[in-house]
Amino acid sequence: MRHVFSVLRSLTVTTLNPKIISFFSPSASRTMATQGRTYNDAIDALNSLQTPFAQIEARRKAGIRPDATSLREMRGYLARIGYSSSDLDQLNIIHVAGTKGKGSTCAFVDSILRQHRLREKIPRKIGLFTSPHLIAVRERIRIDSAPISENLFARYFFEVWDRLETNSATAAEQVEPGTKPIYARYLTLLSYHVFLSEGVDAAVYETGIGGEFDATNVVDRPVASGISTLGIDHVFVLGDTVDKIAWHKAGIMKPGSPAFTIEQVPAAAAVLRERAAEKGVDLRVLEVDPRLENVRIRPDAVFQKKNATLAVALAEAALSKLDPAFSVDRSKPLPKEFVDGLEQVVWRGRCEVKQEEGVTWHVDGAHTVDSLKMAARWFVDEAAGNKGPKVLIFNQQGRSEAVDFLDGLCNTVKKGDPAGKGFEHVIFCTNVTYAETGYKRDFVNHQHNPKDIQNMTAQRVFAEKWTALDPSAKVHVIPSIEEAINTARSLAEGLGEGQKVQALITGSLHLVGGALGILEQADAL
Ligand SMILES: Nc1ncnc2c1ncn2[C@@H]1O[C@H](COP(=O)(O)OP(=O)(O)OP(=O)(O)O)[C@@H](O)[C@H]1O
Ligand SMILES: [Mg+2]
Ligand SMILES: [Mg+2]
Repeated sequence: MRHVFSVLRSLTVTTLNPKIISFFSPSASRTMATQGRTYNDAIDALNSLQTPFAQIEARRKAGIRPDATSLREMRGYLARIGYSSSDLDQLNIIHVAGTKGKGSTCAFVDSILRQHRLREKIPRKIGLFTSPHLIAVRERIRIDSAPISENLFARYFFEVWDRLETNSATAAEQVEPGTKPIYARYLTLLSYHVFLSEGVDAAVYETGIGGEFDATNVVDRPVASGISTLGIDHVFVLGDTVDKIAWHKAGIMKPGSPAFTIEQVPAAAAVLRERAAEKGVDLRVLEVDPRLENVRIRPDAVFQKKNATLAVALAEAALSKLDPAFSVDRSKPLPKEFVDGLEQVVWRGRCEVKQEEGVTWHVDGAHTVDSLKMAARWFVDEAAGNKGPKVLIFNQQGRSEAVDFLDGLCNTVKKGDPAGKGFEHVIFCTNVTYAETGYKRDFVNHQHNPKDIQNMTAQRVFAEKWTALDPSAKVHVIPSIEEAINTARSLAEGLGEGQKVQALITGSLHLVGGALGILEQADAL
């Protein structure tokens, strides 16, 4: 491939700072700090539960996919820390699966419930469990919309840790004594412990991957289930067609609980219908809610109105159960707390615009083919009328199919420009946060091949692809998020009066979280 790069006139490659190489060494970063009990110790201990890259590869090669074992294991761990599935009923869980829009839908539901609570004191406490995190791990577990504090996180984290180590196994358990669940499952387990200990009485849960075998699927009696937009993602785990993927997501529907979805592609819709019929679940397929017409949903895009539609239905189902004074009347406008909840929601890193001298940053964590097209369209609309050069900062790590994300991104931006001009500069960086110090602790990731990051392998493939898609673009390959941002900033030098760089940062939430931390010079939390 080297010869290809030697002919790429406009390609710039910056080399990786040798100082950060130690961050990629498993032995350096996988130190367990269970003696200490601080938040940082908790994050180190949590990071030790990540499945290492080599193991993921081995499983992939052997074709091992998640199955019902993962749920038996979760129930075992739940028992080990002192709870049964029926204890989770106290949480009145609103469960959301989907390929895209899960987090946004959950944030809408949380925000509506929060407004209702402010007025009516019901629910008493609201839990929100989402993934992945943007800035810090503790963001995944929120109470009354705020990430739990570092102290609370550390305290509950080690309570779970100790219970797993010391509590004796019961005969019914499917887990080996002394073992611990992997990263995402541990966080799910922790969320149950936090919410039950803190007296949460309504909890919104986003699934991690899929639904049927997801760690969050130990709930038997959710208040309601919602399935957001289905598409293609996590192909290895869930299957390579939308009907196979829909089968997994449909696994969160439970007999006795209402289920909702929005309009889906036909193959997905058919599977959802079949699975609902099998389970005897009343699945309602929602058109965009006409009551949203005068509600300022941001961004003002169909996909977001679908998320909001789903959220309204889920919040209505939850409040109908929790608040005896609440009733739904679809012939009337939405109640004020619903409108306020939808309009005031904060869901960072999604369609966010930040201004600084010389650069307008457009930040969106899209990371599938479809959602990247949405993000590109949103960027085009936002940047319309601004004369400055368009710049893309993109990262994806560890997914070979990510190279196919680029076509839609490139073409959507070109098509959206009256002169057919695409991005002038395209910067591909790794997911390493800082040039000098490497990863922020909350972003340490053992699941990628360290060599690929060191050699910027994926970034070089992206660069090659982009040069083929748009030979006029200047393509840069850069080792860290920080340096990518500085490169975009440097492009503002010497711009004409009134011009600003129009930058789009997208491709992964990891990139977006790191970028927001850098742009705000502190934890954006
Ligand atoms: N309904 C949707 N259809 C398509 N794209 C969407 C939809 N909702 C959100 N997006 C896009 O996907 C990005 C991620 O949104 P969100 O966090 O809600 O999704 P998610 O399902 O939680 O994703 P993840 O797989 O990262 O957990 C958004 O920034 C937006 O660009
Ligand atoms: Mg996902
Ligand atoms: Mg999410």
